[in-house]
Amino acid sequence: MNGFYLHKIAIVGVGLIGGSFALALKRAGVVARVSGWDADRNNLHLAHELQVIDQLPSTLAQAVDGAELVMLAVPVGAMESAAREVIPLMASGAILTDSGSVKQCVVECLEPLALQHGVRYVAGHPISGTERSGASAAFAELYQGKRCILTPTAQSDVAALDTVTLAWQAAGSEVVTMDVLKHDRILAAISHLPHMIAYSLVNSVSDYDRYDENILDYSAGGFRDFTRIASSDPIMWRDIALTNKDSLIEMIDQFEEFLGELKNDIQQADGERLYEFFRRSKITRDALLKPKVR
Ligand SMILES: NC(=O)C1=CN([C@@H]2O[C@H](COP(=O)(O)OP(=O)(O)OC[C@H]3O[C@@H](n4cnc5c(N)ncnc54)[C@H](O)[C@@H]3O)[C@@H](O)[C@H]2O)C=CC1
Ligand SMILES: O=C(O)C(=O)Cc1ccc(O)cc1
Repeated sequence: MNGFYLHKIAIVGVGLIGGSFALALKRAGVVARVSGWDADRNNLHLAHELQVIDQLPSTLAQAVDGAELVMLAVPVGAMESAAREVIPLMASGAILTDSGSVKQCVVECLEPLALQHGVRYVAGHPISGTERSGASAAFAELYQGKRCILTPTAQSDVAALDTVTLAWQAAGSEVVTMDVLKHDRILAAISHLPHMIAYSLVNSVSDYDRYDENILDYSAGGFRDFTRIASSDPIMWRDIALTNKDSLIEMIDQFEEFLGELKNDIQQADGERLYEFFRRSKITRDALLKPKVR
């Protein structure tokens, strides 16, 4: 692919996202060697057994040594501590990227650290994932046909941005660039709010205690479809909620307004308004599912 080739990359946090990035680049034939590191030693071993990483290093320094590109794919709340350990071990001029679901807090913390050490940092966020975690959840096709958002700043190195772009394109994604604040607001609406609602829905239904039996046994396909993402990793979502607080609170307020409107229309038995509410939503959702002609 355009002569794009990396001799060594290192993945710190070899879970679903970091592991899938490694597998995708290997499958595309654009990387010679993948090393990795994980705070969970069992997961690191598993990543090696599953050939997600080629090398099983005994130290973080060994994992990072000689890597042209290091990907931090740890929960957002662990980005800073991971970066503090990783960056001083990287060669000057090497590229650091990350996959965090929230960008402002990660960029504010990682960019100055990277600049101090002559490391070229480009923040990223693949808009693809599943509710599963760990190395065993990783698969090479995860990023195929999906988008990846990069959030460069005025300080970002243009050549490093180019390299990270090429890596995500090799993984199968369309790369778009965006300002960090815009990113966090959009993701609060389209991803973080739905996760909060799915988690809340499961808790509110499972706490329903009018009958002495587990009503989840009566759930049909709709409940499963709606709540799949509530099986996502609680640490990951705790960190996202804490670090995208303002945008998320704004979206929760807006959601409460809509739910309040719905509740009111039900209370008032206002069939016309209810019909219009559902009709408008159905049109929007159906349009979303229609394949886009580009
Ligand atoms: N799961 C998803 O669908 C998506 C997740 N993301 C973001 O990507 C990042 C990774 O998410 P996943 O791969 O889903 O999580 P994961 O739980 O599958 O993998 C994260 C790995 O990081 C390790 N880890 C935690 N702290 C560490 C540290 N300080 N040093 C080294 N390793 C450490 C964990 O042991 C775990 O194996 C998160 O920031 C998440 O917000 C982004 C897009 C989609
Ligand atoms: O499983 C799903 O449908 C997701 O929504 C996955 C996901 C989770 C977090 C992200 O930052 C991006 C994608």
